[in-house]
Amino acid sequence: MTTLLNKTLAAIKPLDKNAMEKAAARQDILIKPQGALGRLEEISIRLAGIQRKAIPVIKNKAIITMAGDHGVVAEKVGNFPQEVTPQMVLNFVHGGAAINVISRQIGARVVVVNMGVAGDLPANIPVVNKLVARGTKNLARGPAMTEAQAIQSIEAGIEVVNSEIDKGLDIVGTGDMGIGNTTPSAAICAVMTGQSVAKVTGRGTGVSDEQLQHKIEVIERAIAVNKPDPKNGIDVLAKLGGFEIGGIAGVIIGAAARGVPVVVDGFISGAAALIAEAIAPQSREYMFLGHLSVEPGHKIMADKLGLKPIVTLDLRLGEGTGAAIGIFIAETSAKILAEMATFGEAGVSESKE
Ligand SMILES: Cc1cc2ncn([C@H]3O[C@H](COP(=O)(O)O)[C@@H](O)[C@H]3O)c2cc1C
Ligand SMILES: O=C(O)c1cccnc1
Repeated sequence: MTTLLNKTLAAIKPLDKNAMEKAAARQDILIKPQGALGRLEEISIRLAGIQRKAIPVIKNKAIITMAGDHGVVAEKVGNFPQEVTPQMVLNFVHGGAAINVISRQIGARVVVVNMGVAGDLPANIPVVNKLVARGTKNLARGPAMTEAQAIQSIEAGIEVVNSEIDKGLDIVGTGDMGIGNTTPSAAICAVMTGQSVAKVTGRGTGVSDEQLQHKIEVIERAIAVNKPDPKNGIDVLAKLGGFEIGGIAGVIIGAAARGVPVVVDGFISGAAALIAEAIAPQSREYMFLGHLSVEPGHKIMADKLGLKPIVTLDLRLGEGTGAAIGIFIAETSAKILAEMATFGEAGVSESKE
């Protein structure tokens, strides 16, 4: 049986080494001391390998922000009510959220996806409907979703990114919205990195010391009840995940299969990236980490993925905000490679060594 997921996994290729060598060689003849643009050089070279072009092009940009609700809010793991999820979806549509502002600044479109919002959304709003169910089940008491729903959510993400790539897309950023979703993200992080729950769990939208202790206990219980297999991304997603987390994993896998660079956002997107990497190890080469979140588990995720965050701005918002800023830097790196003059062109004397 060739499912969309299997077909997509089979399409992920290693990066184009030849394009990367050409990009690296060009970086070395641009009018600057070799290596002087540091990680901008590194980013441009990997973009070349991903896009399979010696000089990568970043023009069409999108942030895909996936929304879903979480049954685990019944355990009181945060202080905001669940209605904030659909309320924020409306804000994304009206352009007033942080992700809208940053996306306008970098010239990216925002694609909002309903993966699993519990409440009602008005009909006829520009939201892509991929509803798997109206919120996950409470992971502290059993699996958050079925295995079939986990696969459905990943395949929905693949479909969304494919349709955006068909419209024209040179780079994509991931984003999330879902009250309670730092809880499943910390659970996924602990299981997949082997670190303790206490070490990877943070305050999300803001909880007291006492509430943080309770959140840790809820996550420990969720892992004990579900016993997910850390090597099996679909099992971890089904037992501990969220529909938006599965959707983001699908966006990452789908982008990798089509040779499109994907900038991963904060803690929730990081959990999705761990799942994507477990299912599709080669997808890692297509990922950039937009920023380093304040959530303590994010650095542990970054280390496990072997990714260095592009910026550190102490963000703890999600929505795709850190991914959008990462895209700005990635685009800058590609423009430098394309537009800077070489020593030969500019008539600047080269180093004598
Ligand atoms: C107004 C508002 C806007 C947001 N935008 C993103 N998040 C972020 O906070 C939530 C995760 O934190 P926790 O696990 O503590 O609920 C997610 O919805 C995430 O995207 C928001 C949260 C709020 C309240
Ligand atoms: O890092 C994130 O993405 C994050 C952190 C706190 C709350 N929401 C999102």
